[in-house]
Amino acid sequence: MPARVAHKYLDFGLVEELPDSYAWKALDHDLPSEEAHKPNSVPIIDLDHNNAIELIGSACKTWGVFQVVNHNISKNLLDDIEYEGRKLFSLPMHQKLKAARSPDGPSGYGVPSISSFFPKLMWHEGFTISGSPLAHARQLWPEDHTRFCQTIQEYEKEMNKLAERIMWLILGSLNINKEDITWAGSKDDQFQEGSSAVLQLNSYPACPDPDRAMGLAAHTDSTIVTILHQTNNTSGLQVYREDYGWTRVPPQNGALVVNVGDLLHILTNGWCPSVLHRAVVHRTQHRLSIAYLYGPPSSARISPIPKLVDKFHPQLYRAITWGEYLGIKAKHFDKALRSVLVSDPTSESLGPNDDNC
Ligand SMILES: O=C(O)CCC(=O)C(=O)O
Ligand SMILES: [Fe+2]
Repeated sequence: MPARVAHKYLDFGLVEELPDSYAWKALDHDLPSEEAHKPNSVPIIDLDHNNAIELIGSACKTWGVFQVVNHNISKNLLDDIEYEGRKLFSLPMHQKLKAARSPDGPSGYGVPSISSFFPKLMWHEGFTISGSPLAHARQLWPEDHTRFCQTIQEYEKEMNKLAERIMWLILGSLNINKEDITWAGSKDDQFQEGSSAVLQLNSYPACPDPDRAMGLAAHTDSTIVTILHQTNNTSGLQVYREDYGWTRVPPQNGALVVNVGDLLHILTNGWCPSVLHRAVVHRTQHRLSIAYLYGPPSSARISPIPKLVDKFHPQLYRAITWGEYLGIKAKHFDKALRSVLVSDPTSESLGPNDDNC
């Protein structure tokens, strides 16, 4: 049966052969071999460990990514969010499209927002939740959306606590505490609104030609940290390290992945690299991942923490809000961080009117 393309949406379940528009060239050259024995792999950190702060600090500086166990997110909640995600993506395409993300809108069903930077399409469908999920949930399930909304709300509440805890563990490893960041101290009236976040449900359907398809192309997250739940122990996430190349992040029962995002990189004046990562797909398994994208209050201006700036470590980045950074990322993508450098000799081509990226 021919694939049905509704607007730019592919009904993946109807496709028997990888369409040319989804075939990425020479992707397999980059894939790490299963047998490759790396001297090290992405650290798994027990949050109850006495040395959790040091272990996290070291993982952030060397990898920009780690997994956490003993994180206090219940298995029930992880199972519930997976159930709701699968329920959503298994709806018929015409139903999912009722909640389609509008071209510049922050929420809804659609293709990855980074798609416009790549010549080929990704084997991926996503659902983004920014603010209340109610309006879209009503469109998807006019009769019964209560459980979906309650699960999202509960998951966001628990993830918010965990993300904040992890952020302070990371900053604690650099001797940074609440007095050092105005927007993070709850005493400051100006930032009463608290941190902001987006929940991203990622679906990677089974793919007839996984070696030539790309689930989600290489990117860094525009967050402070991202907490990723790789559901059902299905692998797919790969991270890049200069000295190792691409490395798998094997799902570990009950563990959650933490990515350092670009804003933490800015905040730590470059100490913690934001991790480049991507997702690959499977021939028979439908993979679902859930990313909690954690950022600062929307009015907070993020800049390198003064304690991390001295004459040997000059301030690398200028102050910027999360919204401003997202705008820059949407325009410059992988050159976004470079374009907020305080002084960058190569940034001429990234002037405000440059639309090349
Ligand atoms: O599905 C994955 O493993 C990665 C998802 C991701 O990178 C994202 O949602 O930003
Ligand atoms: Fe990501």
